[in-house]
Amino acid sequence: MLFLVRMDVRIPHDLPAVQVQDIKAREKAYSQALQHDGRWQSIWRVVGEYANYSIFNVSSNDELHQLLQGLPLFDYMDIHVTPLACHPSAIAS
Ligand SMILES: O=C(O)C[C@H]1C=CC(=O)O1
Repeated sequence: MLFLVRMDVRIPHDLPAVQVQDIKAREKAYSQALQHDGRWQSIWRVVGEYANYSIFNVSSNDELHQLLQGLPLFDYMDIHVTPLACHPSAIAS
């Protein structure tokens, strides 16, 4: 199952810098592990915003929810999920 996910990062300005650095480092490692195993298919920065669009390929809504909840930045992001279906005019999937 494919999902388009938008993540808007909103880190509070009063969070200590050392804590922010730690969360970002853990987020990068977590994201790259999921990219390596194929479940986080791609990630793109939204130009001019601290936000990304990502494509996830997972086997259920529950699996995606679990992955998203495990993001070290989860408490500091607004996340919007769009489930994707095949388009009848697509020449490739
Ligand atoms: O920077 C972001 O877009 C937030 C987050 C998502 C993956 C990652 O490494 O950081």
